[in-house]
Amino acid sequence: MTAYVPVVDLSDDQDEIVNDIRNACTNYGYFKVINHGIRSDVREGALSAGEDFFDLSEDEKMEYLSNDVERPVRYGTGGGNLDGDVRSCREFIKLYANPIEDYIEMWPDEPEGFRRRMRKYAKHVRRLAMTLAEAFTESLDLGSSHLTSQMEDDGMHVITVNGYPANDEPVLSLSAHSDYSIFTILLMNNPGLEVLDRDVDEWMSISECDGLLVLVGDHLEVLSNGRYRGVVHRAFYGGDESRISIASFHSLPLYTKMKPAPALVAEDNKKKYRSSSVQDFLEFLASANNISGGDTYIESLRKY
Ligand SMILES: O=C(O)CCC(=O)C(=O)O
Ligand SMILES: [Fe+2]
Repeated sequence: MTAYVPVVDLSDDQDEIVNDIRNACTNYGYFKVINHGIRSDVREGALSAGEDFFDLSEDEKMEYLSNDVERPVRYGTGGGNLDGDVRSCREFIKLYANPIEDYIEMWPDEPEGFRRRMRKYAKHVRRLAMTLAEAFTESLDLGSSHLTSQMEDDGMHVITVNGYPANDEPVLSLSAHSDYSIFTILLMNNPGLEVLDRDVDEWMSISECDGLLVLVGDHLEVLSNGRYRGVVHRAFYGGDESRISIASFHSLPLYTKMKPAPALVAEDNKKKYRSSSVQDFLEFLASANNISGGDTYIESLRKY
């Protein structure tokens, strides 16, 4: 089934934007954003930079290979449930992107222009993220600076570039998860994303891939004390050409704890999540809690 995709138009007036975001987050957990100000040449530059990176030789990519989830730049493969050669399924490069001067020298300097193209997109997408962060907190009646005041200097911005090869048959290339971020801004060159409709417990495919999709992450679920839920999604891809997606994860600074907003807890009479930082998430990811069958990160935050 094809998913309905709510649209938020950033050229609308602020009240309308905030209302649309509230509706989209309450009912769906994702939306498409239009009139976001990121030009198509910047978006296409980033997608082609990703494609060119994955075209490098295995040896060149292996230089960045690491299982250490705390590495600011790392390459890896897998993410699906395929038996055997998971490399045929998904590869990724993760890049820390804020403050960008702290990390840019660690980013791959090959292929030619990779840094330049990705940096340009990173700068634009971070600006968009700050605009969205204001609207998210306004939509929760927390004011416009509740998040941005904390994200301003060293808010985490992690970019994951995913590469999915052409495949005759659609395969589960990235298994079901919600993102740990406050929210994620997703850019892609081909369809292949699916979102879980919790009401009917069915996977719905996002058929459009032009523009930018915004996903509610676990830390927005925490901040909102459960009013907004992190959207469960996966990549299920088959097609004639390779698929590139670029996920931009936006969060508080590494060690800053995200907690349910006190005003919302007071309304609910109950705090539903414990506080946690991105660093706590990374430790969760690296720990045995994360073995299959165990709690997901957000489930672990509901227990305290
Ligand atoms: O490739 C996609 O469309 C989804 C990527 C994703 O969910 C992620 O990187 O967290
Ligand atoms: Fe994701």
